[in-house]
Amino acid sequence: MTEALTVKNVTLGEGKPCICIPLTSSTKEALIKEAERYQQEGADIVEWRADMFEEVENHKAVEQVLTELAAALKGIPLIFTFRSHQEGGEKELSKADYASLNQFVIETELADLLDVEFYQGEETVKKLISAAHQRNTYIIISNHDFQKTPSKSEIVNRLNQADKLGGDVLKVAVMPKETDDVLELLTATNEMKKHTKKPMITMAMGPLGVISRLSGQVFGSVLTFGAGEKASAPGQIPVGELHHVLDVIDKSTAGK
Ligand SMILES: O=C1C[C@@](O)(C(=O)O)C[C@@H](O)[C@@H]1O
Repeated sequence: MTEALTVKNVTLGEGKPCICIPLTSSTKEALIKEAERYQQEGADIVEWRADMFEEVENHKAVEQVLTELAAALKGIPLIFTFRSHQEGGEKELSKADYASLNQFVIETELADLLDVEFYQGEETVKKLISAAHQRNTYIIISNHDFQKTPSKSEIVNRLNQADKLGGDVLKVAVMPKETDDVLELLTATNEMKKHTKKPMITMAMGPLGVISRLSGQVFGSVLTFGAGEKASAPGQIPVGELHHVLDVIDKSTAGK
C-alpha cells in the first residue's frame, strides 16, 4: 500500500493521480506568465524544466526565477527539474555542475521537490537527498529510457534501486515500440506497488504509451504530466482532456 506524501496542499498517493504541468519557456518573463496561467487554471503541481531555461547555468538567475515562480504559484507545489540530454532534456551539464545546481536550488528552499536523475550516480543522489531532507524538500529519483522499454524485471529493479537510495518518490519513463512494451511498464508498476510504500510515477511515452498516462489510479502511478503551452515529453495530452479522463476513471472506480 502506498503511503501518501503530502506536499503543501497536495497529496501524492491517494485516489486520482495529481496532474503536473511542465513550465517549458526559455525566459524568466515567459516562465512567470506560464506559472500565473496554470495557477489560475488550478494545476495540482507545476514542474520547472530548467534545462529549457536560457540562463540555467547562472545560479543567481535561477534563484530569481524561483523567487518569482513561488509568488506566481500562490502555494502550488513546484518541482525543479534539470533534465540532462541523455535522459531526454535540452542541455547537458557536467556531473559536478549538475550536483552544484541542484544543491544550490535545495539551499534556496524555493522548490518543494527536486527531480534527481538516478544515472548521476549513488554519491550525488545520496548527497542531494540528505541536503534536501534537512530543508523539508523531497526528492524524486528518476530514470528515463527514450530508446526502448526495458524488461519488467529491469523496470522493477530500477524502481527498487531508487527506493533503496532513499528517494521520496520513484519515477521511471520508457519508450514503447509496441503495445507489449506498454503492458510491461504497467505490469512492473503494478508489481512494484506491492513492494514499496513510496509513491511512484511511471509512464510509457509517445502515442502508444498514452494509456499509461491515464491509468495511474488503477496500476499505481500517483502523478501524470499534462501538456500546458507545450509538451515536455512525447505523448503528454492537454491538461483539460487529462482532467476529464481522470475524473471518469475516478468516478467509475470509486468504492473499490
Ligand atoms: O520525468 C518527467 C516525465 C516526462 O518525461 C513525461 O514523459 O511526461 C516529462 C518531464 O518533464 C518529466 O520531468
